[in-house]
Amino acid sequence: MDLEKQLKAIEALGDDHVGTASDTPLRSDAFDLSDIEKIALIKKDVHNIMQTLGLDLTDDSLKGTPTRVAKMFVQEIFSGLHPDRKPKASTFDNKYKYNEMLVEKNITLYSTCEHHLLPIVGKAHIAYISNGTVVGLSKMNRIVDYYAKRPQVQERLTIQIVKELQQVLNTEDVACVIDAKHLCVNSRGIRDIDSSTVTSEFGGVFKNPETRSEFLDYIQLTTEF
Ligand SMILES: Nc1nc2c(ncn2[C@@H]2O[C@H](COP(=O)(O)OP(=O)(O)OP(=O)(O)O)[C@@H](O)[C@H]2O)c(=O)[nH]1
Ligand SMILES: [Zn+2]
Repeated sequence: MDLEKQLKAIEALGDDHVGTASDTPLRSDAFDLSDIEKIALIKKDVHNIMQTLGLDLTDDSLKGTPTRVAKMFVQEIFSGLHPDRKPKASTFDNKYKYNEMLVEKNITLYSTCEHHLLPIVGKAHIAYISNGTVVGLSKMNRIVDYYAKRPQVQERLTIQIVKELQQVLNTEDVACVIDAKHLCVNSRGIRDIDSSTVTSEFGGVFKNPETRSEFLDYIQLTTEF
């Protein structure tokens, strides 16, 4: 990728650029390789890991694994590293004059812990109060999914979601709570299957205790259809 394209890609990240505290630490040459080139390199690396573990890579069941893992990293679970994949969040005028809080709750979240590369599985809950603009509901789920598809820590993921929606909706009044299980805690190490991690970020009026508790009350509602 030439320098101009690279700068544009970094610019497209908005606040989300290389080096800010809340952002995923990316090298400045992060977008130099194409997906195909990345898959070819990762395939060799996975092959080496399996080889080192003593696995027989000529076995029918194992021989495709390096390619499968490489494709899964680049095209699926880490695909949100590329700014080109950031969802376009269509916004509309708030012509309904809906001025209360909107909550999108129980958004399914699959991410990957950046310390162990093990799954993080949970739910994200988002709220905002319109400042004249509304966003398509599904775009909130898509924004969660985009930032989740990176090696992550839950704190950063929570902040990234809020910052993105604040930018899209042109308001500080956005909040996010995430409740998730980290398989690095549940299935290895301390092996505590029952614990989960809750993180939150409250922007604008959500810093106000009443607004915050209204949001927290909504996300505790049980939805059964
Ligand atoms: N703050 C934070 N920590 C996380 C997250 N995901 C995993 N971790 C923790 O990252 C820490 C990494 O600690 P290390 O001591 O380097 O790793 P480790 O030796 O494998 O630690 P154990 O899991 O305790 O066996 C662990 O305590 C993980 O539980 C996250 O989203 N946020
Ligand atoms: Zn971990």
